[in-house]
Amino acid sequence: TRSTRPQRLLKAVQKNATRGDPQSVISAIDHFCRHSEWAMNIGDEKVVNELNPEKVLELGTYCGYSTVRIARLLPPGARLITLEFNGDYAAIARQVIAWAGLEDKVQLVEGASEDWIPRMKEHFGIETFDLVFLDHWKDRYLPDTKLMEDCGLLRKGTVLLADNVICPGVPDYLQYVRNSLSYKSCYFKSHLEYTKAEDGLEKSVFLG
Ligand SMILES: O=C(NC/C=C/[C@H]1O[C@@H](n2cnc3c(NCCO)ncnc32)[C@H](O)[C@@H]1O)c1cc(-c2ccc(F)cc2)cc(O)c1O
Ligand SMILES: [Mg+2]
Repeated sequence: TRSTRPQRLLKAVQKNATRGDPQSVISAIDHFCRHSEWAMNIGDEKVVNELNPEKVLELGTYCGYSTVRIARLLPPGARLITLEFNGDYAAIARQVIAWAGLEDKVQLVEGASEDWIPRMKEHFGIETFDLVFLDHWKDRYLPDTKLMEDCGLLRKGTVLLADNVICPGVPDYLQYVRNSLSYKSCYFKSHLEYTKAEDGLEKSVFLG
């Protein structure tokens, strides 16, 4: 049977990127998405870099592109937990993360965000996160944010970074973080990955 897009993306990484070099993995995926097949990776334009997080949570790994983008910048000792409930995607992402040489900084958990958010404390010993990157099903941003609040995983200053707030769009989440007194929210205008369509990131700081 025909290979899947994630499998072809992984092949492009193994063919064109240097083992242990995260930037070459990112460039290989960007090249694949620009010149071979578009894929829903956050892309090389939507970037927010002034954060220096120690504990990062990513919702929706897909092929691990944003995982590599974030993890390559983490200082020693910092760690990123990424949740992916599709076993095929998780298998591809593990290999992309390994190719980048970032296994020591990244913990990929195969499972659904709503099942694992309540277990962060007892299973990973995580009290609160410094940064949460939301990039999974768009109708799950809001329920998972409320779940993280209820589980006490957000502290004063925790940053929520949400992809695709324009395209495909997450209207209920945007309305919540922009009107809630518990968040200070701002929009980073950009483009949908590898296209000219408008998209952007919403950065929301939890005020406690
Ligand atoms: O749909 C988009 N992303 C979804 C990502 C899903 C990934 O996350 C995984 N996932 C989903 N829910 C959960 C979950 N928990 C919730 C369910 O239990 N727990 C764990 N993992 C989860 C999936 O298995 C996938 O790996 C998107 C689209 C466009 C787009 C724009 C314009 C177009 F024309 C076309 C497409 C651009 C983008 O940047 C996009 O991110
Ligand atoms: Mg996205």
